[in-house]
Amino acid sequence: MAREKVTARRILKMKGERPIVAVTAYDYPTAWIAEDAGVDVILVGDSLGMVVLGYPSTLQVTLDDMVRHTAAVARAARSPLIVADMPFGSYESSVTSAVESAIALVRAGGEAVKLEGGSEYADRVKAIVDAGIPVMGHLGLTPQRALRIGGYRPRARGRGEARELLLDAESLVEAGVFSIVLEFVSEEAAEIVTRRLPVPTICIGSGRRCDGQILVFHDIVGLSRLTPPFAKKYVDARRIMLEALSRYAEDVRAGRFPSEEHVVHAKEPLDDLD
Ligand SMILES: Nc1nc(=O)c2c([nH]1)NC[C@@H]1CN(c3ccc(C(=O)N[C@@H](CCC(=O)O)C(=O)O)cc3)CN21
Ligand SMILES: CC(C)C(=O)C(=O)O
Ligand SMILES: [Mg+2]
Repeated sequence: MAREKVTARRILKMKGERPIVAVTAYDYPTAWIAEDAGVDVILVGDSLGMVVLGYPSTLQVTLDDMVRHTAAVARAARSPLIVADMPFGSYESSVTSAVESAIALVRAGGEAVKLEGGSEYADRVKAIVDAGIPVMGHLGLTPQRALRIGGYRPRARGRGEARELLLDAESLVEAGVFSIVLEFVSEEAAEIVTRRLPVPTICIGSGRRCDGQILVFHDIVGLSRLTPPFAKKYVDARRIMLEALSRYAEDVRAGRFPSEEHVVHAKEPLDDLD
């Protein structure tokens, strides 16, 4: 289906217009499916480290990993906005490192970048935006900070963290983000941030009062090993794939595969070579 190209400006304008649909994708086939499903945004998330590379957290993911996966997604997806996560270590040390990393992701095919953190990284956000690259913010549960904030627990359930969330969100807007991901924060805090901000909130595990939703592709289809409590599994693709692979193995062992339809025959007699 031919759809109109989604830009960062278009996402910004969707606030209050219609809900934004976002999903992660890490490779060519999953981006192709996301495109055909008509999603607005594909995030090449650093969750790929855990979901498709088997790492224990997102901290092991490198900029090279993100460049490679962003390029694969960009080759498949035409209409959705392609956002690339800035991995751990690619923006913390300096504003310059942040701009250089964002440029590498755009060269790979990203059309916007996302980075985790609030007012402490507002200078990075502003510099990347000044370089001409749209930036998506990411607040609440920030997995790259899991070591410091104590694991993958929900955030902003109390007044203190809710106020901090709002201040961080406002500082990101000031720095120029076109949208903000709110991960695993209370529905009440997410609603307040959503009402107070001029840019859309895209939520994961943060309730119903946001301008959009995002989930990890493999959680939706039942292909991830560690699934957060807030994800919804729409199909058990692991079961379907396991069944298919088991049948394949049985067929090979029983001599049922390949059969005549999967075979190519010689075009002249070869018996004399025998
Ligand atoms: N497959 C997948 N989906 C995701 O949404 C996702 C990832 N991986 N990896 C990166 C982060 C990590 N996320 C997660 C992962 C686990 C919980 C979770 O199980 N929370 C439990 C217990 C947490 C704990 O004790 O550490 C909870 O009830 O809060 C939450 C968010 C969300 N992100
Ligand atoms: C969960 C989303 C927002 C993310 O950052 C990722 O997939 O890496
Ligand atoms: Mg991420």
